[in-house]
Amino acid sequence: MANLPPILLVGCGHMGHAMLHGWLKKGLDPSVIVHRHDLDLPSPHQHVRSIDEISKDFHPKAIILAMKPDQATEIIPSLSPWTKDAVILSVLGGRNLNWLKSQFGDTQAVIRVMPNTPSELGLGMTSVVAGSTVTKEQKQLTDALLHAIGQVAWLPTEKDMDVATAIAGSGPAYIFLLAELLQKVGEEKGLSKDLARLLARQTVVGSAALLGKSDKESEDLRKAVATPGGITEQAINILIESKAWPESLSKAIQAAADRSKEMSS
Ligand SMILES: NC(=O)C1=CN([C@@H]2O[C@H](COP(=O)(O)OP(=O)(O)OC[C@H]3O[C@@H](n4cnc5c(N)ncnc54)[C@H](OP(=O)(O)O)[C@@H]3O)[C@@H](O)[C@H]2O)C=CC1
Ligand SMILES: O=C(O)[C@@H]1CCC=N1
Repeated sequence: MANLPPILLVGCGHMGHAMLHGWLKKGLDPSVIVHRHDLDLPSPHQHVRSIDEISKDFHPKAIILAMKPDQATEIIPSLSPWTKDAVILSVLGGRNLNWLKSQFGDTQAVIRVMPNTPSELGLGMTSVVAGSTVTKEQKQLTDALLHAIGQVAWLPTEKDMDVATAIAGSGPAYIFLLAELLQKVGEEKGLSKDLARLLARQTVVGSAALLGKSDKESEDLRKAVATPGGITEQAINILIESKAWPESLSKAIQAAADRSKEMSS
């Protein structure tokens, strides 16, 4: 299989590192990673600590912005030597296409991408929306890069990005919180820490793997556990009450989506 195209990755924190890890596993043409800290990077890829150290002879096909949103304004102007033939993939939460245009200029090809951290295992979920100057080839290249780290959803409209971010970009945090809370309750109910941790984690891991492999709807998988009149049903009846999970999850997603929108304006 052909390698993925050469990239310039700027910022290699939680999200940048997760994507890089996924890409390295698939095979990447010689790329440059800008990271201010130590980085264990296999040859022939190059790790530089500052943008000043990137060779002007390097021609990335894609430049990935993976710093914090408020760190981006300072960095973007210094990327101009490499932007001409590249598509910008912005991972920045809550920075919309208009904002990206205002930073890079009207003609620059820019794509807003919202991945999540399971990308590290090739199990990511990335929502994507492209600016008007992006070519068909650049869309294909982006699609190939993102499919290498998981599933890809091209959004019908940029307006969907706030909710997509709140569900999938932020989503792993909710699942990890569930594991955290299952462990905490187990401990509160008298299990040892180690036992509660094992039961909670492996249940989340196994359930996610089963969901990933199954053709069934998540509702059907849930019903297959909750025997009518049995044990699980008692818990589900409490959680599924409109005032419980349905309402609090809806409020939580709305709060995250509102913040994404607010950061864009
Ligand atoms: N974390 C997640 O699950 C997701 C995050 N995102 C988005 O990804 C982006 C990054 O988030 P996250 O990875 O969590 O944040 P991190 O703080 O973990 O990563 C940001 C990285 O950018 C680096 N950086 C900042 N300025 C420079 C610079 N001038 N040169 C080189 N590196 C620089 C930081 O270095 P230093 O530590 O030295 O400041 C840090 O390593 C955000 O915009 C966020 O909205 C999107 C989807 C999911
Ligand atoms: O919380 C954040 O702002 C980023 C965007 C989605 C996940 N992390």
